[in-house]
This record gives sequence, C-alpha cells and structure tokens, in this order.
Amino acid sequence: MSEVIEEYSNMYINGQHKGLCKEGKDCDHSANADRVSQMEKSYKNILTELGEDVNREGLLRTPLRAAKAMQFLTKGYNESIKEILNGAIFDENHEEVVIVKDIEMFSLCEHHLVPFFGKAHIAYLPNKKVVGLSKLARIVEVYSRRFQVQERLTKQIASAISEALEPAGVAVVIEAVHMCMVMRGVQKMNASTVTSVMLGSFNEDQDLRKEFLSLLKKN
Ligand SMILES: Nc1nc2c(ncn2[C@@H]2O[C@H](COP(=O)(O)OP(=O)(O)OP(=O)(O)O)[C@@H](O)[C@H]2O)c(=O)[nH]1
Ligand SMILES: [Zn+2]
Repeated sequence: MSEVIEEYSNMYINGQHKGLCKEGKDCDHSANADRVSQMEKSYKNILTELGEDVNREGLLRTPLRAAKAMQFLTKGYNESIKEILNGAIFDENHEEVVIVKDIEMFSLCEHHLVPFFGKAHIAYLPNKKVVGLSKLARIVEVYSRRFQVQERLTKQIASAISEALEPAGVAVVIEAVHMCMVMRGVQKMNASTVTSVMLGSFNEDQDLRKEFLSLLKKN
C-alpha cells in the first residue's frame, strides 16, 4: 500500500471518521486517496521535467505535500453554500445596510495556477432576512478556494448572497494582487485589480453606492 493510501485509510477505522471529514459525513476515503496519489505522481513528473532530483532528501515528501496543499487551496469545490447557510438566516426587521469589509481572500488564477489574493468587501441591504456575519466570509471562502478569475469570483459571491437572502441590494468589491502579473509576465509589483458587482438598490441608487464606496476608503 502506498504511503498516501495508508495514511488516508487510517482515517476511517471501524466506521469512525478520524481526521479530515466531519463526524457522520458520508465520504469516500479510498477515492480521495487515489486522487491524492495520482496528483503526487503528477507533481513528481513536473519536478523531474524541471530537472530536479525527486529522490534528494528535501524533495522526498514534496510531491505528496504539494498534492495535499493543492487540495486545500481548491477545497471550495467540495463545499456548498446551502450547507453553510443552513440555519444561519433569520428574520430581522433591520432596514439599514450591513457591511463586512476587509475579508481576506486567497484564490488561484485559472490561467496560470498561481495565487491572487487580497480583500473582499460585502454589503447588503436586508429585506426582512439577515445572515450570521461570519457566513459572508465563508461564502468568500467557498468561491475563492477554486481556480478563478476575479470578475467571476466577485459575481458568484454577490449572486449567492442575493439568492439566499433576497435582499433589497447587494454590493461586492474585491481588491487583489495577481502573482501572475507580479512574479512573471508583465512583472508589475504594485498593480492591484479592483472588481465590483452592484445588484438591486446598490445598482439603482447612486447615493447608496457612494455611501458604501466611501466607507471602504475609511480605515
Ligand atoms: N480578466 C482577468 N484576467 C486575468 C485574471 N487573472 C489573470 N488574468 C489575465 O489572463 C491573461 C492570460 O493571457 P495570455 O495572453 O493567455 O497569458 P500570458 O501570455 O501569460 O499573458 P501575460 O501575463 O501578459 O504574459 C493575462 O492577461 C492575465 O493577466 C483575472 O482574474 N481576470
Ligand atoms: Zn494568471
């Protein structure tokens, strides 16, 4: 048995989940072990093609570590908004804007598979329903932990909030630095990219939009 399959099989003993997955959640460790094992092989190939000796001490466990790291960095594919928001939305007659700003986000650019990272700022104008504040940050996690372009990430976050809460309006702004523009390609250290999606009242009401954008400038 390969090291990775052994490691993953050990997590599921006598019907008890140990380690990665939540108690009682239906999951398939052996399929995941196969996936990680295949990725490990692929990383070995990549390192070899780059001229590295995959048998030197420092690299011995690197392909496996890289495979697991990549799984973590793309864990959003296995997460569901529905599950995250289950029980977290409640009735509240709050008619003012709710803003959560400076939510750190880390994603991977789908063109080069290198990171882009920065901050997401979210506002919504409730329409009878509000959501646990941390869940807004969790929505950012679900969509950013995937291969992305910043525009789509911004839109997916806004749409998820809009569908779940049916608010009067939603605004999402993301500011990010793309390592594909910093470490390679055009090599611009200080360029940052800002994307925004304004739905409902944030789209229709210029004053509301301005108020949100001016709040983002304040520290
Ligand atoms: N719109 C958008 N473009 C992105 C994002 N991330 C990376 N890109 C761009 O995707 C483009 C890929 O273009 P290509 O010309 O195929 O790639 P490239 O030759 O590596 O381009 P350079 O980076 O200019 O060297 C580049 O312009 C990247 O800057 C993103 O989130 N949104
Ligand atoms: Zn890129």
